[in-house]
Amino acid sequence: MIKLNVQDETSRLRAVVLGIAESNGPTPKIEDAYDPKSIEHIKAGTYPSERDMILEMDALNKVFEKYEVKVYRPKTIKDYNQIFTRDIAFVVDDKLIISNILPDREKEIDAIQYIIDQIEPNKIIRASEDVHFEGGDVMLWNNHIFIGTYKGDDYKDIITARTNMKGVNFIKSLFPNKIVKEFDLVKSNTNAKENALHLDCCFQPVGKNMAIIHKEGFKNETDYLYLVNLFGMENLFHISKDEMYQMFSNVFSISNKVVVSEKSFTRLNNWLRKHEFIVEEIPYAEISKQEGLLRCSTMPLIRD
Ligand SMILES: NC(=[NH2+])NCCC[C@H](N)C(=O)O
Repeated sequence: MIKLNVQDETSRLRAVVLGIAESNGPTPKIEDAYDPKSIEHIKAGTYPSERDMILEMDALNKVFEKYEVKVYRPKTIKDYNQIFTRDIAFVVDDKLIISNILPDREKEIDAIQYIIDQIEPNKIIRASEDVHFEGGDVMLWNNHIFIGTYKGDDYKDIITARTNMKGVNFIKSLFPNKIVKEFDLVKSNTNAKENALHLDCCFQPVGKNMAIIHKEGFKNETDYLYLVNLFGMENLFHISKDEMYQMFSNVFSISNKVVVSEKSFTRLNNWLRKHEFIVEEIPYAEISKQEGLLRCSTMPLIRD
């Protein structure tokens, strides 16, 4: 049996599900892609190869080995994208909440059934079909649950909007003792630089009291100011539109001292080191072409 425990984003990691790039399938058709950055690379002929993405995920796996983190991998589904495990389910405290994700990605959940089977059934939570959320939009911080959402009336036409207000309220109802704060995110189906696909694409805490943030990813300045107020301006690392596009906010914490980051994120990695983090730099730029990075490809099961 796996004894789940995740209270935040940065406590020492002990067990994690890491996505896989094996049998990712051929380059998708434009009409089958579900984020603008993938579409951009399909058009340009630069969509990442399976081989390159496998190498990148192996590099992340090696870091987990170094820190003696127990790693679970999804079972392989033929020709199916299974890189971004983060979105398909997530752990809050000792519960596994299974997401209602974009229908294009639904099969990904079958591939982790063998892991779900090792969890006490009364700790597993599912929501009804009209309740939408993906793990990339959900983040834990002290007594808070932060949730990225999209409140526009055109929600159903926005393929990059994955968490609705029903999703926010559902999570709120599960954790009456936590402060659930939702953020209306900026979305674009067509321009990746104007698209905060998930909350972790424009914001993420690191360490005990710091965070990476892209101000313009928040539709309302008051939401951005809420975070400024909570963390303190001096503890925030602000990233530009271009850095959001490169996925700077999507690094991944192994502890409140150790952060895995992309090797080309020089400005961020220097800032982290200046604040006494150990930065484990790995190549992940090919995977970033699908508008996801390190946080997106991991699903923590146990942290201290
Ligand atoms: N947690 C995340 N930010 N996940 C990124 C997922 C990217 C994937 N291309 C999608 O559109 O679903």
